[in-house]
Amino acid sequence: MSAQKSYNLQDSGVLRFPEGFVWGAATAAYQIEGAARDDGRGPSIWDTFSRTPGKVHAGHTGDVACDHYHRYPEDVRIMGDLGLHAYRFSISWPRIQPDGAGPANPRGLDFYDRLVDELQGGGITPIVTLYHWDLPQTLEDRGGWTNRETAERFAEYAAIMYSRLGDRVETWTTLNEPWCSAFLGYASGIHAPGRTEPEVSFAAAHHLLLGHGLAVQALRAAGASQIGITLNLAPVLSDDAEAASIVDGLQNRIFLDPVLRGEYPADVVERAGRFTDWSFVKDGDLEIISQPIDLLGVNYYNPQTVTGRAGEPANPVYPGSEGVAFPGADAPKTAMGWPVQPFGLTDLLVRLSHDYPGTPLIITENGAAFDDVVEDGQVHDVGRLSYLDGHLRAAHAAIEAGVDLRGYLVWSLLDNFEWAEGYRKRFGVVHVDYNTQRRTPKDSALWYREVVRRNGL
Ligand SMILES: OC[C@H]1NNC[C@@H](O)[C@@H]1O
Repeated sequence: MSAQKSYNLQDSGVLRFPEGFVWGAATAAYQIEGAARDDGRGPSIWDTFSRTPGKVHAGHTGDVACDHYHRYPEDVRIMGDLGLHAYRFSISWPRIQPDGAGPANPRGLDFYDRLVDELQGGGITPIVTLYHWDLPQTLEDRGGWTNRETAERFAEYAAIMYSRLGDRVETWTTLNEPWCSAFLGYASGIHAPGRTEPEVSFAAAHHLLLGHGLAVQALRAAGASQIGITLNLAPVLSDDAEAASIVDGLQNRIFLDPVLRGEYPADVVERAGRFTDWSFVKDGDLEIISQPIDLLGVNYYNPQTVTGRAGEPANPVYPGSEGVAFPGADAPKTAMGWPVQPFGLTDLLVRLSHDYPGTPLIITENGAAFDDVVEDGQVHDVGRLSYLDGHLRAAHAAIEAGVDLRGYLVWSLLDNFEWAEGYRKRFGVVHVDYNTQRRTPKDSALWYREVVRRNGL
């Protein structure tokens, strides 16, 4: 990955996005739905993990969250008030198949039926994520993503969902951020299922990708036309090309290459060799994984800044990254401690269009956590508004550079359960008072409404 570039970001005047550019917002089931035991929903690994002492801030769980399961009509109305074109949401697999297999739970299906109909009634295009981390616990009890059979169960679940919603949902993404599922869930253990076994995390990554490929086959066979995957990608900034390449491989190329080129990068295979012999890769797997897709979802928050340092132990979230240090970036930070570096988005999008040409891109997540305060019924979230403005300018610079970028979905519509951080980190453009479930559009939402209306800044 190149060192820091400076793009000629226009710093004033109105920037128009292409005609038909899709403006929306994104959420995920476990983070907003609540109703964890309602209508036959089974336990997921996040129900288990959030109840494990010390894993989630203050023991927060997704039991209630934003109560979106019951309040979705109000939330769809808010989307309409903001003029959103599209809404990206995930389906809770354990709501559909409480044990991760077998016949679908009709009341679980009914909820997503109602939600899709509500969206359609509001003129809002649904964009479905089939898996956003809430694996049915029963499947984890059998090894979870380290078990190849989970990939097959995932494809069966995908087919169930298409058969119910395929007449109204055109855009399907299989996985959200398989890097997090594999390396936060099975290597570092900071996410569910909380396993600290780097030696099995590469198998988990492979089976997630196999599940993606099998699901693409199932969706395509059923008639789906717009299928993709969402990856959390980060440009790597470094004064050391070797260190940059190591992290770029472990974060980006380990997923981009199998999905878009049908092969694992040789340097990643070699570096992971200290953990695994890769025997979990069976003949034909990579052909399945690299099934053609119609769009690539890109989740971008910030670059990774690294440097080479002899003797540095591997970062737990990057097994195989021995000799690489993560000094942090000299830049303003969000409430997550993540650097605000919009140029990284331009850099990433331009790189993707050069290195992986031919697949349209959509920003499926971009946003920031800041500590918000409600004052007289308003939230003056200047930091978030500035973050979004900078990143939209960066996205526009990428389009100007020739990138085929189809849309932007802000993370997130609502404040919600931010995984190990619980509810203390707020990413929403709409504030949620968790005591009253009152929604309050923040200044950033009102600004975003104007961006959508003008199709530009
Ligand atoms: O950390 C912010 C977001 N990142 N991508 C996945 C989402 O579930 C997170 O809330």
